[in-house]
Amino acid sequence: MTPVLEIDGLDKRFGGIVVADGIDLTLNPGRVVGLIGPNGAGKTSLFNLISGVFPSDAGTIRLDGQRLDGLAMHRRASLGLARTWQNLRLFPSLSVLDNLMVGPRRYLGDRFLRLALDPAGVRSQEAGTRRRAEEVLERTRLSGVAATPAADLTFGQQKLVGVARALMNDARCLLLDEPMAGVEGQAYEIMQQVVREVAEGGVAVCVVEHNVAFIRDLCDEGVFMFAGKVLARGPVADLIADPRLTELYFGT
Ligand SMILES: Nc1ncnc2c1ncn2[C@@H]1O[C@H](COP(=O)(O)OP(=O)(O)OP(=O)(O)O)[C@@H](O)[C@H]1O
Repeated sequence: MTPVLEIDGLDKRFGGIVVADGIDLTLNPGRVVGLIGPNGAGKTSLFNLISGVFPSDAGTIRLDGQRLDGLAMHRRASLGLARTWQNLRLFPSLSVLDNLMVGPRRYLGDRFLRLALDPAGVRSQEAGTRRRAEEVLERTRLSGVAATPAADLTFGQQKLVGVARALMNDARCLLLDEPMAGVEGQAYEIMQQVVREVAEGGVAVCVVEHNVAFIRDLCDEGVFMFAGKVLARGPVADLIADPRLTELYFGT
């Protein structure tokens, strides 16, 4: 299987703190990989390195064979990389639909210029974005709250909006940062179904999550990180059962 995402020898340090130490990792289409490890292991930092929040010191990141490292965040996104954030970054007073339509898109000035030069083109593009948003809301079971301000949703629904925003990008690789933290009840089930369906569509998915039950139920494989290193990769049940890893996780 040709990997969607290929990371080789990724290093990053902040002063004396090593957040990535020779990380090699591949993510394959249609597979959900759970990234686990104790607080401070470097899981979110790895997502930040992949998505371009900060640059790596060494190593390469490829998406469908194309180098991502060195590119700005929006370029990585346009090549097919999508992610969610631990703090949701929603616009609380905007409707759910508008939250999806306000993407990491063009600058306002650019829009005005294009509106002046090609008004029909801009309108047709916006109609396309709306259709896409409506389709994504259906996939994430949020159509019923499309007109509701994001602030009025339950926390679980807000988390789903975070995922829906990421899905607006026609991603080849989706990184989910703690999608289940604080999520209960129906939203929990829906989140699981949505992530599974995204993977079934051929996307390579990677999930950082402390909820081990969610990782076990959802993921095809687990990757255990500690101190910026990938220590193990394999079936989640095996990682959870490994006393060496359990000790590192719980520090017991
Ligand atoms: N921008 C930064 N500047 C300095 N140190 C940073 C920065 N980003 C992360 N770190 C440090 O890198 C280490 C790894 O943090 P990271 O958030 O990646 O861990 P994590 O495995 O995601 O933890 P958690 O499960 O608690 O979210 C921590 O010691 C953190 O303080």
